[in-house]
Amino acid sequence: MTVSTADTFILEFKEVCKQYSPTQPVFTDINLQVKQGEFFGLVGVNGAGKTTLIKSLLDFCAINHGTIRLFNHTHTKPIARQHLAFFPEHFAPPVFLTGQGFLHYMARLHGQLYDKNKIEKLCQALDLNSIALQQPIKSYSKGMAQKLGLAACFSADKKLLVMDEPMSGLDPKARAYLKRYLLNLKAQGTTLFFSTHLLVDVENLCDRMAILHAGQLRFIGTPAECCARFNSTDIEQAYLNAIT
Ligand SMILES: Nc1ncnc2c1ncn2[C@@H]1O[C@H](COP(=O)(O)OP(=O)(O)OP(=O)(O)O)[C@@H](O)[C@H]1O
Repeated sequence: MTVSTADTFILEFKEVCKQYSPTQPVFTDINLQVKQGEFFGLVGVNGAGKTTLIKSLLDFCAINHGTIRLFNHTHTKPIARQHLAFFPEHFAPPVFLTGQGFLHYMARLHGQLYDKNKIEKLCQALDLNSIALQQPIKSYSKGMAQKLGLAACFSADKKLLVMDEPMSGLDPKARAYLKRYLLNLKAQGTTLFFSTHLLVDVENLCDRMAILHAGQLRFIGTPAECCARFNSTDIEQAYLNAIT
């Protein structure tokens, strides 16, 4: 898919640099745009800076240079985050709550009412037994907690989803269900910006992808363009070619 200048960008990084230490930048000169309705996957080796890029976007950490805009607002303004839901890499819900208690709490944070029918449908879509919602989160497996967090994220009904490794800890059935659910959201016009280590998911889900490597965006384009550029019909081999 080509992105024309006439497209509406709802997420834009311009010349963004971030460093935690004065001598070692995590990344420099990041230029990236995501348009409305696009599914965009961010990949890179461990420590490449994917989470830092997402944290920068959400103003969880200050950037050292450049600008970031969300829905045409400077990313540091709360209004910029009005239409997005975020799913973090290390999702750790409060263990003293039940699943339902947590979802009630999240609904309140979003200024919404708890919608039992919507949550039932989400549980089915994510392969989470809704009976588990009555149980304390401390009794949940890693995958169950992940599904609960995904349910909370989706139940907010936001236009933009920002997700840091959403497939992490999911069994193959749940991963397939999640992908199916995401593709349904795509059909409804939702935009997705997510990081992942699963290149096959990028191929299955994404209009475009970026490879973050050694502090730079080494590639931005469609998965097919990535394969063509890096001389392989296999996305994994193309990725390996891109980072060597
Ligand atoms: N709060 C922090 N203070 C200092 N350095 C940090 C901090 N957070 C991350 N880093 C460093 O920034 C770099 C990028 O880390 P980041 O977590 O963004 O990578 P990642 O691509 O998300 O990795 P992974 O795939 O393992 O989740 C790493 O070298 C990491 O050690």
